[in-house]
Amino acid sequence: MDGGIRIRSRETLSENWFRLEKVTFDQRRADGSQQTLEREVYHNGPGATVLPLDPERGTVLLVRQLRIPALVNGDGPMLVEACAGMVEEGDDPAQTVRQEAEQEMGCRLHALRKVLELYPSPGASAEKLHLFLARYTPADRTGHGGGLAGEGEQIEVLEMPLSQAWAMVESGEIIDAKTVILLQHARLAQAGL
Ligand SMILES: Nc1nc2c(ncn2[C@@H]2O[C@H](COP(=O)(O)OP(=O)(O)O[C@H]3O[C@H](CO)[C@@H](O)[C@H](O)[C@@H]3O)[C@@H](O)[C@H]2O)c(=O)[nH]1
Ligand SMILES: [Mg+2]
Repeated sequence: MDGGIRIRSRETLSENWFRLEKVTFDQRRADGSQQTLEREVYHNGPGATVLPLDPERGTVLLVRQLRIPALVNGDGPMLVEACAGMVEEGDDPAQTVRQEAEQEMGCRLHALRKVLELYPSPGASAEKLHLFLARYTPADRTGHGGGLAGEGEQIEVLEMPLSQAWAMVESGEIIDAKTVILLQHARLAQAGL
């Protein structure tokens, strides 16, 4: 028993792009009774994301891309987000965001700084997300970005003042959690908090 929990079995229900697992476990309740429960876990992670900020001009870089989960929910199909990518096995999240920033935004990063690690959706997803802030200047924008066409990516790069990005959060145009959190962090950092 680990914290009153004992795993009975773990079964893979589906393994196509990501793996969906069913975990059956015993839970000991506060009153000493025991119950057997099942929970499904989607292994769509880990991931890493970065918000590059140019402190001289007060601008940030974001990406706009197709997100089918938002589409099937009746939002989207395009979401404005911080650049992000899956951390491949054996990779370091900092290395992942440097690669993704080149691939998706054509941008080199400086002063990369980890701000948080979090679970965006712990009730259903095992994804752990590593969040970074970074600095860039116009001279660091050496490529077009766009992502990997062979994998279907068509990523548009957006540069705007941090104040405008925050206005898009308030208007509901930016609805991606990691992006809202990073923009809030950037605002706090700008305010010296
Ligand atoms: N064939 C196939 N390809 C997929 C599928 N799901 C994603 N892909 C492709 O896999 C690639 C993933 O690109 P990344 O840049 O590595 O990841 P991401 O989609 O930006 O995801 C990041 O952000 C997500 C949302 O916040 C995070 O959930 C994720 O962990 C990661 O950080 C993209 O080319 C995408 O089209 C799928 O079900 N089938
Ligand atoms: Mg990506």
